[in-house]
Amino acid sequence: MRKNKKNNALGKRWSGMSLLLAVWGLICLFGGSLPPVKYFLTLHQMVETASIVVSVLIFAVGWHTFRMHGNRVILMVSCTFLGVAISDFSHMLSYSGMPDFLGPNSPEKAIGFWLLARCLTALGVLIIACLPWRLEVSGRSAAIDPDRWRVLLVTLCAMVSIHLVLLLFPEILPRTYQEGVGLTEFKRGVEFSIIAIHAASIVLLSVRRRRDMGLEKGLLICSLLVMMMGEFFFTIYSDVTDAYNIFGHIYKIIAYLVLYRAIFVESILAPYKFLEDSRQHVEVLMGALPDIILEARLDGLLLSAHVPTDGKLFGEKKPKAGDYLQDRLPSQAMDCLTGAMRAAESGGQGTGLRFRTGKGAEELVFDVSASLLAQRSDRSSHFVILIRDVTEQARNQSKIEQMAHFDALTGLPNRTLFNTCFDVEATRCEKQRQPLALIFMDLDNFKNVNDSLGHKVGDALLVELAARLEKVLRPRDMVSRQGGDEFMFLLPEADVRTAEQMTECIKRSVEVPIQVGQYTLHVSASMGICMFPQDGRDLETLSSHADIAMYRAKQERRSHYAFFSEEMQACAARSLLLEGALREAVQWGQLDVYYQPQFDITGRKLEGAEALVRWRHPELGFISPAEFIPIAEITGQIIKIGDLVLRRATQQMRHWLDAGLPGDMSIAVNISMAQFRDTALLEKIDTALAESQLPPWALELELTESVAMDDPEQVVDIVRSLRSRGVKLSIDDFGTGYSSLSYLKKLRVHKLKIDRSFIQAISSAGSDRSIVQAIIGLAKDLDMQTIAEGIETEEQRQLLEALGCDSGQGYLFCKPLPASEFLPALLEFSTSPW
Ligand SMILES: Nc1nc2c(ncn2[C@@H]2O[C@H](COP(=O)(O)O[C@H]3[C@@H](O)[C@H](n4cnc5c(=O)[nH]c(N)nc54)O[C@@H]3COP(=O)(O)O)[C@@H](O)[C@H]2O)c(=O)[nH]1
Repeated sequence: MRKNKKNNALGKRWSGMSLLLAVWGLICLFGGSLPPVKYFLTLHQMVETASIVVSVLIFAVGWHTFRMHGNRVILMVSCTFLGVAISDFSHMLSYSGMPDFLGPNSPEKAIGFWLLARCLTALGVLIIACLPWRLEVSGRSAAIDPDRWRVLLVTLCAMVSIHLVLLLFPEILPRTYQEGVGLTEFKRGVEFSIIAIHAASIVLLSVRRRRDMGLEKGLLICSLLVMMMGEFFFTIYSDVTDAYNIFGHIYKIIAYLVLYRAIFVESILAPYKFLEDSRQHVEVLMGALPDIILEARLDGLLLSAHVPTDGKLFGEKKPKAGDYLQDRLPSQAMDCLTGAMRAAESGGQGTGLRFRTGKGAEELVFDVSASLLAQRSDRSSHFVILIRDVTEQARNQSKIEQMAHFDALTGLPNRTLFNTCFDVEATRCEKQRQPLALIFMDLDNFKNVNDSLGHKVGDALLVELAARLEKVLRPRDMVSRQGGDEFMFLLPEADVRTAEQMTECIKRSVEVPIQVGQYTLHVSASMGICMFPQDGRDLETLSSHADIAMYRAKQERRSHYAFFSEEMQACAARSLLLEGALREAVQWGQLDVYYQPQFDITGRKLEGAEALVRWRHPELGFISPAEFIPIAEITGQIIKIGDLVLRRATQQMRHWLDAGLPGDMSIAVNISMAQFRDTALLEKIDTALAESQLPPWALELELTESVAMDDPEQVVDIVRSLRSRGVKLSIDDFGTGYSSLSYLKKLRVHKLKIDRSFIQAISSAGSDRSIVQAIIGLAKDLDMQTIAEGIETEEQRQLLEALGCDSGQGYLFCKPLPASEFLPALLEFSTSPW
């Protein structure tokens, strides 16, 4: 489209030029034969007046727009054309036939001013061709204003001076015209020089790039060509009133009009074009802007509005100028906009304001900023208000905050938020002299759920549990998931009694069976409680104390919670010490294995021995397995310890068999829960038996009742594998756990080992004796052997014999001994009186 327009303009320009050239040619050929022009003076004055008007226009436009463009070249050219206008005016007034102008008029006088005007024109155009001419709108200041007055003054002074010279000393100029003869060589020479200058200007213009000039270069060249044609007529006329002269004037006025169009119409249009371009630019920009932009007054009157098509704030009906914002916006939005406008009014900028509309998922969030556009004393100051839809951003922000402060799985507050709330509540409770309790809760055997039913079931259990725990809380309480199956409760204003009551509520809520898909899960938890400030002033201390108390609760298993005490901390510290020392003991071989013989219940026949690990620390002295085995179980070191005992015991047994101890004797080795879960257990047993070349029936594995009953299906499988190898199995500490009789039958173990606690009280005819009797009866029914551990007195032995117990072990017979003392002790024992 633009290209078409340009082509059209070019076409017109070249046809105009061709026409002028053709006419010029014709005039050159036949102008001499044309008669003198009638009313020449009138015609001349009209053409000159038009030419003067164009020159004045050129001056006026350039001079007045100087403040805008600040281009001194334009200013110089403009003032040059003022000189041209003045000179042409003087030329017009000096023409023969006109009233005398400052002295008698004559062709010589008129030609003098004429040549001055033409020279100035040539100079002006040369300046344009040589110097930069950029037409750009810029915010020039009034500081350059004096420049234009200075240039104007210089121009006027120069013109006055030249006029004085031409008027007072006309002889200074060589003759230009002789009546009846025509033009002198001087005059022709000057005209040809002017033509040469124009030609030079054309060459200069042709080599300049349009971009550097910022003007219609083609039009300028056309104007110069027409000027040259016109000047040519002024070299050939013989009479000042002939056709050449008048055509020369006509070509001159055409050339001036083209020049005016080329330079100054462009310079007038340029700012408008620029403005139009800017307007279109702004329009495109606004169209692409996702923000709402309003121009409004403080009283809410809307002056203009840009609302993007998908803008949700105003709904379907877009606001328009003349609307009042309060009629179109919810009150909170209007308050926000007014606030931004007020801030802008006092400080020039109102930013950082935000409002929300709608509820829940429909909620929209907008940021508002306002700038003062025009300050008025009344309420009619204008403001530009930018309203940005930040709903998505706000949602993301709140998601990030949610993620930073809440547990992703359960939605409960996380550790970070809990810590912050603790600080607030602890400070408040301390100020108000109120107590505060912290409960640390850990689910019992949660790992089993994950391992056996999968993490999805485990996750669903945690989610359900979290929902229940929240329901138990009082308004100010908080529960947070600390990770895994650990939860922490913050109970502000809770004393010991309230904390205990809350613990009971939590316990009850946890123990209600949870249905996850086809599974009904029975969950229990262990809790440790500590009080602020007596058990610690900071969260770190309190958490670690609650953790210690929780472990105690887990170990004791009697109740599901424990309050923190100093004694627990001492225990925990010792556990920590032992944990490190035990690691070194395993590494440096500080562990030893003792053996305690097992006899038939009469004590006459040696049936076997139990391998028991012993640890004598170089500094801490003898440490009981009752103390370090639980630590080894928690830390996983029990696997290495168990492997060591198994290897040593089987090799020792081989040694004793080789030394002549009874061939049906067996060695009993304790197997802990972690060992039982060790997938390499069977392989390790095979290796131990193979390395010691011990027959499988000479090895008996002792499982505690809790291990045996922990995961019935898995235990049955392993027990079956062991039985198929010929390895014996016994259930240790029998009577302390909760054995299912049908399951016991299914297990088909070799022996039940009656727990020491029942043997200790067997002498007094109480419930313990009945329990022992019941265990012996049960074993007989299930075709199992019984062995009593911890027999310390002859009375206990006799009672057990009377009840039908098969075997026994205890200090009455022999204490656990190092391997080196075992055989000598047996020899001594066989000679003892009982
Ligand atoms: N997994 C493993 N557990 C082991 C291993 N070695 C020991 N243990 C377990 O540590 C607990 C404490 O054991 P220990 O201090 O060795 O006590 C044993 C005997 O010394 C003790 N005993 C034996 N006769 C008597 C007695 O007449 N009176 C009395 N007060 N104590 C006596 O009983 C413990 C034997 O217990 P048990 O294994 O239940 O038969 C203990 O639970 C051990 O199991 C190991 O290598 N691995």
